[in-house]
Amino acid sequence: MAALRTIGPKAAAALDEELMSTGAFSVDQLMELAGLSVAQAMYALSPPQQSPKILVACGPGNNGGDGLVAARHLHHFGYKPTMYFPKQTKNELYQRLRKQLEQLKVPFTDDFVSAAGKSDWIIDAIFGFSFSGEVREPFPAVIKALAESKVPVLAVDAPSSWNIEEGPPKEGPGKDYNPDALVSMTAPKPLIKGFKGRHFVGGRFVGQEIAEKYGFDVPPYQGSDQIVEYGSQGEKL
Ligand SMILES: NC(=O)C1=CN([C@@H]2O[C@H](COP(=O)(O)OP(=O)(O)OC[C@H]3O[C@@H](n4cnc5c(N)ncnc54)[C@H](OP(=O)(O)O)[C@@H]3O)[C@@H](O)[C@H]2O)[C@@H](O)CC1
Ligand SMILES: [K+]
Repeated sequence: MAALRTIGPKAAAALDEELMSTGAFSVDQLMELAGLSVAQAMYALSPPQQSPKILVACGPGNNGGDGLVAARHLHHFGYKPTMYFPKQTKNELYQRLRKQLEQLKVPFTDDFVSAAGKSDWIIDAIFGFSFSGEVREPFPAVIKALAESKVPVLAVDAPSSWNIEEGPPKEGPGKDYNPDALVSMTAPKPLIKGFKGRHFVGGRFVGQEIAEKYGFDVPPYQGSDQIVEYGSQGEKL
């Protein structure tokens, strides 16, 4: 079977818009399913008995929102997540997601580097398909720490700081950043051509008709699974 088709950043943003307009989804619904699939990918990589301490790094956009949702599910799965969420907006959805975590006594930290050293896994939910340009403050130091991390990293939708079309940057803090695992939302982005780790696809909310319209494939999800594992390039395992 041929490798999964990819979806570029413009088409991914258009799909998002369509799902939330004519598709009649709310952003909360999509983010809930996206975050649940991130938590399932984490579980497939390493269950809480093996790696209880997960540091979840969240950016200011919907990629960060997926991380906030994933952390709540991880808590319920038996993990002990810690949050790094340095750039918070007044957006009401993010405030609710944060409050839900606080009610579960999930801690928030300002010190990414020291929290990373105490973790078993890190989830990179900093930037997704809307990332562009050079990494701005306060994230360069975080991306550099991810690049140098000895703790394994699961990236959500994109390794943060990678060019969505081209893949790993040739310079800057993410130059040597190669996460151990990636969970692509809905469909892989073209950047997977530079990716070598374990690769999952999640975000189980698109039907065949929409997938055809945007030129990607609906993965063969099994039963109630929210993820399917592929080879690093989207090839069938
Ligand atoms: N249909 C799907 O598949 C669904 C996908 N979903 C998820 O949404 C993700 C896309 O989310 P998105 O569009 O909100 O943007 P995202 O990638 O989080 O980043 C944007 C933020 O980053 C920032 N920023 C950008 N460049 C920067 C730089 N150089 N340096 C520093 N900062 C920079 C910029 O912030 P600003 O600096 O403008 O304040 C902006 O706010 C997608 O990847 C998937 O994970 C699900 O939740 C729902 C269904
Ligand atoms: K990411």
